[in-house]
Amino acid sequence: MARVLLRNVDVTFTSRRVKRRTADDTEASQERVSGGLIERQGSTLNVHAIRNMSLLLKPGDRLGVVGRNGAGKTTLLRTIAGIYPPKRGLVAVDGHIATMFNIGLGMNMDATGYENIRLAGIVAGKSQREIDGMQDDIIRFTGLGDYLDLPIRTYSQGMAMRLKFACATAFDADILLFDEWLGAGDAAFQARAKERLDDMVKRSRILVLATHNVKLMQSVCNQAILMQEGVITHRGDVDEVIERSKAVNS
Ligand SMILES: Nc1ncnc2c1ncn2[C@@H]1O[C@H](COP(=O)(O)OP(=O)(O)OP(=O)(O)O)[C@@H](O)[C@H]1O
Repeated sequence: MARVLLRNVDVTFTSRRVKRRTADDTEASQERVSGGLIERQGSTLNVHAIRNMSLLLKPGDRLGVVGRNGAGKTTLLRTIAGIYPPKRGLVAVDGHIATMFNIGLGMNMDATGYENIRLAGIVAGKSQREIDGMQDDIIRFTGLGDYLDLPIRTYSQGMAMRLKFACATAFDADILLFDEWLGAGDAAFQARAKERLDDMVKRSRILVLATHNVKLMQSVCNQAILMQEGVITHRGDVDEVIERSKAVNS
């Protein structure tokens, strides 16, 4: 059974050897409107990106993650994916995860498009046979043709996005983690991508989608959380959470 469980999770980023600032500077930085909670300890800066977070997701949950810049949305998704280890607390995930994060992540920029398709299949735990079975579908969906013979560092952002999206949605997964995935790509691709995503969401068990695109969230998610400085301040239905976030931001 698919499940995502976070219990009292803290994720902190530490930067050392930062320059001391004047008292005036410190006051100014407290007026910032975005970013996680920041704490200065001598020459060390700690950003508390996720703080004491508890969250349980069960099959059927399609969670939208709402919050202003730096609220901790990306950090949350990457923590669920196992990319960031928690400083404290428990992260337990049952089920196979598919991610759609920023373009470079999980792709080898020096390898060709074809090689990256195979790599994506291996990372998804698929057998050679399963990868062979999916390859034509992925190739067709990307529309990249002969470009698939070139290293992906030569692709435009939109081209890399097509490949990444096609791979991320090719293999069924129990848990989908999507972070601002529809930003790149032309209008025609976005329409096809939306169709493919809907299809995949129907087959998966849990979805977590972080996006500033309200329409997308309303059409895909059945609930949402509002994050502020690394904390979930509200969980409810999508429209309600979006309204709350507007009130907080105004
Ligand atoms: N690798 C990192 N090193 C140091 N600090 C980081 C790192 N990643 C994120 N942070 C900090 O953690 C906080 C949360 O960042 P995160 O990217 O999770 O926010 P977000 O809600 O996804 O923002 P946005 O809407 O702008 O994408 C921010 O204050 C950010 O500066």
